[in-house]
Amino acid sequence: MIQSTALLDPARLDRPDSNTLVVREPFPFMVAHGQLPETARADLDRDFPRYSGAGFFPYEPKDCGPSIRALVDALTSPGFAGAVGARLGIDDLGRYPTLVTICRSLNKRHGTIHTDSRSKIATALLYLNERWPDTSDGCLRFLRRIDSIDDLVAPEIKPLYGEFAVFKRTDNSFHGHLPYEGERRVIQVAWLTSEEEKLRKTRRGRFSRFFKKLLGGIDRKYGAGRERDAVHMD
Ligand SMILES: O=C(O)CCC(=O)C(=O)O
Ligand SMILES: [Fe+2]
Repeated sequence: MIQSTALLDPARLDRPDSNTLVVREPFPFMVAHGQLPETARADLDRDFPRYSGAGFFPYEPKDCGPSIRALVDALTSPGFAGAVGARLGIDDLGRYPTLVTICRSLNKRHGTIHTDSRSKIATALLYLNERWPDTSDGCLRFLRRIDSIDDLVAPEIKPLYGEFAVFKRTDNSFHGHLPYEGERRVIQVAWLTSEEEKLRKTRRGRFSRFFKKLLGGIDRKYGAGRERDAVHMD
């Protein structure tokens, strides 16, 4: 279906109802609401990939319908990167290669505190859930320290349709969420330091998709006992 409204538009970041929050300390990040048009809800819902396992998987166009493919194209466009980078103090973010990963569901292992790996310059998260239970579980938190999921830098982000968060990867870009199991739709874009890193990460992601398909049940059981303030590297 042809959209009359652009799926993504950097000008939306400046709209008053986006309540855009730009923070520079302790690390640069931005949070904005309502970044997806109401008119695209049904298409994006229908076209979202149906993975059999939990977690993030490398984006492959063949897994997605046309509106999700168009959204990924918009998210990875140099124009959008430039607009986001400018707000984070990153010069010409659009010059870096992008890696897109998509998540449809989680198990309780996910969301442990981490910074993201050094191969990333910045990471964006766009959420697409129609509804969210009245709980903090699964809500993204930017954190002041590696050892507490409760030391928040800004209000946590409910992963609802159109919620958007992006941050500059630094040695203290701590983030995570409380354990959650079930459907949780997210598109993640990482701007990477090099093409070699992209190749390496894509290969690893494909392997892990295969692995999760085989061992998803074990992964789920293992994750169920995760501690609240748990940490992971990378
Ligand atoms: O899904 C989220 O909200 C965050 C995911 C994340 O931090 C990651 O995959 O590195
Ligand atoms: Fe992360």
